[in-house]
Amino acid sequence: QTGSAPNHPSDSEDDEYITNVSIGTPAQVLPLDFDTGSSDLWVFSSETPSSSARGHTIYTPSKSSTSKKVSGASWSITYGDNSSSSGDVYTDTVTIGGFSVTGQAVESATKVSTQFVQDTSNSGLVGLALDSGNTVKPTKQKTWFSNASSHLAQPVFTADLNHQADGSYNFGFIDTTLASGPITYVPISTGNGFWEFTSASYAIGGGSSKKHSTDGIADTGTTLLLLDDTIVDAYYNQVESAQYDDSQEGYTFDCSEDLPSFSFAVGSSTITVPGSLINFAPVDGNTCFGGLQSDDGIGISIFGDVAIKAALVVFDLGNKRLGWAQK
Ligand SMILES: CCCC[C@H](NC(=O)[C@H](Cc1ccccc1)NC(=O)N1CCOCC1)C(=O)N[C@@H](CC1CCCCC1)C(O)(O)C(F)(F)C(=O)NC
Repeated sequence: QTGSAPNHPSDSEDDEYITNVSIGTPAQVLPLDFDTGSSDLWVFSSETPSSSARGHTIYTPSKSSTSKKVSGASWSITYGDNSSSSGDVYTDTVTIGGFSVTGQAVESATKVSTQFVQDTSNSGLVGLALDSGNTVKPTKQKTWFSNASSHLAQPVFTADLNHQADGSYNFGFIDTTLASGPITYVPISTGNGFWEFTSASYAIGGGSSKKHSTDGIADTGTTLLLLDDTIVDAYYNQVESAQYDDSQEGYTFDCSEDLPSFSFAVGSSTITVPGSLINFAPVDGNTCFGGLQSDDGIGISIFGDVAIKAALVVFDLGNKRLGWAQK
């Protein structure tokens, strides 16, 4: 068995990627942000204050004949960008790309932070990191993929994200036609509950590869590529008009400048992010904001959407490994 669901950018900047998910009986369809950086499936619901839920599609468990309340369960999560949400827990049937999981924990939001209220492009998240990161108490719940994996043809899923175009999340199979190059696999370390791997070197434009060990996560829920300052400074040193903009909290440059590509090692291969993907978004006039920024203060590097857009990424739970193929 397999599943295949399209995704699309939420806005003109590719800030996040949205996929429709069916929950309950009859199906209630919600636009959700698939996030390989967290492990909770949570939704705006009939329990979310209506002032907060305005503009969002909601899940109403009482309208679903297959919903069950998980008595005494609650959840609460704070994300890297300081957004947060919390609430109580139901189980229900959740279908993604034609593949149904029964008894899936659907975390209903009774509280959401301002960022979520304002971001009407999603009605919640599908966490696709490891089960250990789930926040439900007193009994941790499994992710949709974890529940699905034993029934899928293969315990894998792939992320295909594209700049200003549709992509896909495929479950249980790898469509190698989505890639232009071979898939290189690297082992993940599971201790932090992320799809965490180590990249041994990087290169800027056509330059020589520099040895630099990066411990990072493959994270569809983070917009940018966030790496160590030394790498980021070296990159923007090659961009004539670049400067660090305190107000924007990142490097900006003249939008008309041709940006060098950025390559990172995956095992014995490399993935190259074209400069066009690093010219992330205009901030004002003809000043643009970079898609490569510092991971300062996070404690880990994040290969977010800017990096994932350059590749087909294979999340292989069965073999505890990540695969990257150039697109
Ligand atoms: C500090 C480094 C991480 C920042 C990262 N957030 C982001 O990358 C948000 C995502 C977003 C897009 C549109 C509207 C609202 C939010 N984007 C963002 O901060 N920017 C600012 C820079 O310009 C680009 C957009 C994050 O918290 N990612 C979460 C998941 C997001 C949480 C907020 C809603 C969208 C999903 C994550 O799960 O991937 C995580 F791994 F970072 C995490 O916190 N795990 C626990």
